[in-house]
Amino acid sequence: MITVSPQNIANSESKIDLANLSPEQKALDINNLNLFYGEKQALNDISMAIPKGQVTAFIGPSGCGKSTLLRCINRMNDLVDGCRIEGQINLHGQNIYEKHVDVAALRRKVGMVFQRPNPFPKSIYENVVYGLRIMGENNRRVLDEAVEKSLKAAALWNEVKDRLHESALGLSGGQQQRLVIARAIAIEPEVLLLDEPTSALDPISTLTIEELINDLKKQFTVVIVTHNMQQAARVSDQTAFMYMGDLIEYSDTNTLFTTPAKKKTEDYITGRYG
Ligand SMILES: Nc1ncnc2c1ncn2[C@@H]1O[C@H](COP(=O)(O)OP(=O)(O)OP(=O)(O)O)[C@@H](O)[C@H]1O
Repeated sequence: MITVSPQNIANSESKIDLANLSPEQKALDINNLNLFYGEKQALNDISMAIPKGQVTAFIGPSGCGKSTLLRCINRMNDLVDGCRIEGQINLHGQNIYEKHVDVAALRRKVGMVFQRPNPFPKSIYENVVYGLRIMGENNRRVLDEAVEKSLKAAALWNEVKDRLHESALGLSGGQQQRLVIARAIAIEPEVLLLDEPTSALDPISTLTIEELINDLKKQFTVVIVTHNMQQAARVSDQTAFMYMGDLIEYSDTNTLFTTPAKKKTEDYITGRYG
């Protein structure tokens, strides 16, 4: 069985009822979501509510649909040819798949960080303010403040404050991933999607990012895809286990890893497959 961190055991004492969240508690409400890549169905009738200000992890074997589901939350799958989506995802009560939704505005509310750090070939400073500049912000004082605040929130400020105008490409992989997180949070999204954010990092950088995730949920709703069950147990408040496009089980992290309700979940977390 997976060891669940004391932090999450503490969280489980004030367990929230995932099946009966109030509208105020919900950041995202996914209803009967089906996704097809051409003829192939990759998500089967997924329904789940994701609570505000918490960390929710998606786990499951390779190809089960974790990243696909994550990418639905900021409509990244719209960019995939032949991809068709049915159902609804409500972000704070509004269906993001309605026709009139401005997808660029949606992606400002729902930021995303990918597996491999992808800083732009610009200075550390310009990476952080990139989104703000696109939104038309050019006031130096506002940008300076945003850089300091975002880099502090991403636990990178102390390491880079004396070289803000040097290239971001000179940072280590772990620093680059924190920079990308700073870039994502500089525009103050409501939700932060992390798609295997530590899979390209060494163990020390991984730990730093995991600690950071714990801090980020004070300001944002965090949804993370991870291959690493120990990581899900360490960082998340609730965990969704997926298998072949189905959501098999979704509960608070402590329950899922210690007393799973479904045999498939138990087989997966005890390493019988995956
Ligand atoms: N762009 C795409 N076009 C066609 N099929 C796709 C596409 N992206 C994913 N798929 C398929 O959809 C299914 C789910 O893939 P997805 O990447 O969401 O799984 P995953 O659980 O995130 O896997 P992994 O852990 O290996 O990243 C897989 O069968 C995959 O081959």
